Amino acid sequence: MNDPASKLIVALDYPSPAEALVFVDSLEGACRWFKIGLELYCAGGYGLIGTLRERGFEVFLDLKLHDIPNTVAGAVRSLATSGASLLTIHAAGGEAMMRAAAEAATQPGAPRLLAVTVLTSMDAAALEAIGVASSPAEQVARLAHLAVNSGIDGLVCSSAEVEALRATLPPATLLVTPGIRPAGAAIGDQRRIATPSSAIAAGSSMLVVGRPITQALDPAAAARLILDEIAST
Ligand SMILES: O=c1ccn([C@@H]2O[C@H](COP(=O)(O)O)[C@@H](O)[C@H]2O)c(=O)[nH]1
Repeated sequence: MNDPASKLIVALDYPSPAEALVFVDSLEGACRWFKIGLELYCAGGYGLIGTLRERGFEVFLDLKLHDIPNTVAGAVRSLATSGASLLTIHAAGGEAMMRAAAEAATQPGAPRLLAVTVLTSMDAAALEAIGVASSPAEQVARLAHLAVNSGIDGLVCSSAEVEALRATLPPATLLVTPGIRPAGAAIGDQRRIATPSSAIAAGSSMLVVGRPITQALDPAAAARLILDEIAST
């Protein structure tokens, strides 16, 4: 994966498929991977998966499934023919849920599964408020090993945890990092952030970038700057 475009996933956090497609066209083919998250999926985004695939793009379906094992396995089976290449579940759903999801994802064409560890919008105080006394790094490591041992292909975590995970997880584990902010970009609701170059240097497999591109005055130029930063790291 030496092509920088294979390492950048642009988050399509838009209220309708039509608006998302206008934005995709504005990137002038600079990016290859797009993420459909909850906002767009709930606004009719399922059909957009096929549209993006027909245009030659790869789709990361970020639904963060989190329910009892039987329900999550059913959802994974329902999404197996969606055309998405990656799909998220929540590692906090536990081992039985992740094993059931991994088993459901063995059917042909199913997306690879990523387990979300600790949301990049959460810091130590936010974890403590939900009863988790561990630091984000400790909690990410705990959930990451549980996920990989449950047969999950990869993880969503912040760049800050990547180096430690790379030292202990199988090398093929996909480490996908949101919370990416180019130098000077607005942080917004993210808490565990990194620049594109530091995330790549730490060992991230793929970076997820939303607002620094979607809210830019010139989204294509913003995407190209990030791709250049990835390429030169
Ligand atoms: O821990 C996580 C998991 C998922 N996300 C998603 O990534 C993008 C980030 O968007 P920005 O605008 O670059 O902040 C967004 O779609 C989140 O749902 C995450 O940020 N952190």
